[in-house]
Amino acid sequence: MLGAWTPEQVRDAEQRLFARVPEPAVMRRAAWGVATETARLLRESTGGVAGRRVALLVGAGNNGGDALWAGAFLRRRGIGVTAVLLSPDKAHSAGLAGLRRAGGRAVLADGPNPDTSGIGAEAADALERADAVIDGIVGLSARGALRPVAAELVHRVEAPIVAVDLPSGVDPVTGAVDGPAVSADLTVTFGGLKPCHVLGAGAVRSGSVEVVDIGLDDELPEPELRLLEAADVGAGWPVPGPDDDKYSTGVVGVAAGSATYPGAAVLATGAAVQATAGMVRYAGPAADAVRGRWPETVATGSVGDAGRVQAWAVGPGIGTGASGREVLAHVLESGRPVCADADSITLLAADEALWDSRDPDAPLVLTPHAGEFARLVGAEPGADRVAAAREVAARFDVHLLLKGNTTVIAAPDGRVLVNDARHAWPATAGSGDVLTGLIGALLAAGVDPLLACGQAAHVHSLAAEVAAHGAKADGSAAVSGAPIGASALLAAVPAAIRTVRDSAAELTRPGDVVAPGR
Ligand SMILES: NC(=O)C1=CN([C@@H]2O[C@H](COP(=O)(O)OP(=O)(O)OC[C@H]3O[C@@H](n4cnc5c(N)ncnc54)[C@H](OP(=O)(O)O)[C@@H]3O)[C@@H](O)[C@H]2O)[C@@H](O)CC1
Ligand SMILES: [K+]
Repeated sequence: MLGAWTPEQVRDAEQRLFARVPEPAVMRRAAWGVATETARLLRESTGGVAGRRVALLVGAGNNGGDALWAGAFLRRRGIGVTAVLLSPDKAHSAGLAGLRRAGGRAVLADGPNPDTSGIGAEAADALERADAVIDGIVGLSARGALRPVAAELVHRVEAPIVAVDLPSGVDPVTGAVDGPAVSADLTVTFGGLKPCHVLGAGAVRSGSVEVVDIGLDDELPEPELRLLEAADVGAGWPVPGPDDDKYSTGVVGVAAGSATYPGAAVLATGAAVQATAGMVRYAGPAADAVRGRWPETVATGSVGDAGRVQAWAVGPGIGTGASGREVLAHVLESGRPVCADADSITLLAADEALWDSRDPDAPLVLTPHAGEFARLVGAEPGADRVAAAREVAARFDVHLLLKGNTTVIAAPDGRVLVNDARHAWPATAGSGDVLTGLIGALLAAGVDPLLACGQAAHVHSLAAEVAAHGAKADGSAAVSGAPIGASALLAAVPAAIRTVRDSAAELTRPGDVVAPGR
């Protein structure tokens, strides 16, 4: 499992580290990492290192200091380095001296001979000729979008960009972008990921992210966010053991769909059928359609007749009228873990008394998109989706899975898991019904609700990716994806589960431990 730490957590840890290791030594270690990764990128993109040109965009703080020191190290490898200074009076003086000693040069961003956009001729020339650009404009102390001169410089860059710590212009805490910002090919960060590397626009603009060890590990507290990797998801996925039967692996109840709209029922039930080996009971007016598509399901007409289940998945397509309310109330009273989606959320938002039906000891998962979230609490989540999800999870004592390109999952005790899909293939009608079925099945199998949501979100986005990429007409693997419907996503769920389970198995193969470098 990966972690991500806030700037505040990193700064506190940094102060503890400085008690043992002098600050300049830490900065040089960070800069060494930036230089190493930049040289690697140059080798990959140009076929060599010596004789190439690198431009540094240098802001007012230590982020610029890192860039200047990285430039000094690159200069010693035979690379031509020009620093473009955005705030010459505040540029990191030791870094600047180090660059000059190594034979690098520094020019002003806005002169001499500025063009109509205010960019100096030397700065413009350095950017035009660069084989790679290092973004040291701003790091952990960033506030808001890029300022005009920085924005104009970044706009002109055509070479690959290596961001120091984070892409400038991205909010370090939320990953939000509300104006010009760097889009990096590679981000080199220090000690651990920051939230902006995994949330929203920041995740996309970070490009690939390399974490450089600067000795901070021992000083970092519990991370603000956690991310499940494929191997974590695979390791915890419930599969039947030798002593299991259809009951012991969890019986999930699905209350979804209507006679007029059976699709939600078929999708949610199908997801539950494919997620685990346990039994799936369907309860609702779409029983015939469900039986027809998933004959292994035990289908009945109402939740009252459903029989015993270990967890419920409820909501998609049940409607927001009296019958939907009755279904939801029954499920909430059952004392079983519940994943409530779609119409369930609308019902809960509109009717405070429904909350009273809930068994307070049974975990409740809500899976709103931004609109349903607004219905629930009166306002959309805003830029800080982690804070919003955490607050609502605590307020309602629920596990809240906030849908979006980055899925944020908050437990009532404040723990947060993030699933950064980095693609939007699941954004299709009916896709949420599949997610609900997956979560319900994992809850029935006894998986902790936070983990169940994280596992389901991961497999759901992977299944969408698998389905979208499929194969080309000639049967070969496709690099580009094609739009998919929820049925295709659902059909790819077993492949996604096999993939994450293989990731877990690879990690535990004894040969991997004793064969370094493989
Ligand atoms: N933590 C660690 O372990 C280590 C950290 N290290 C490094 O230190 C970095 C943090 O450095 P830092 O604190 O000096 O601030 P930093 O981010 O460079 O900002 C500087 C100034 O920029 C300005 N500014 C603000 N917003 C802006 C905007 N949108 N667009 C343009 N400018 C903007 C604002 O100044 P102002 O112009 O407002 O006076 C602000 O004060 C960190 O990211 C990492 O790279 C490593 O060296 C080693 C170990
Ligand atoms: K930066």
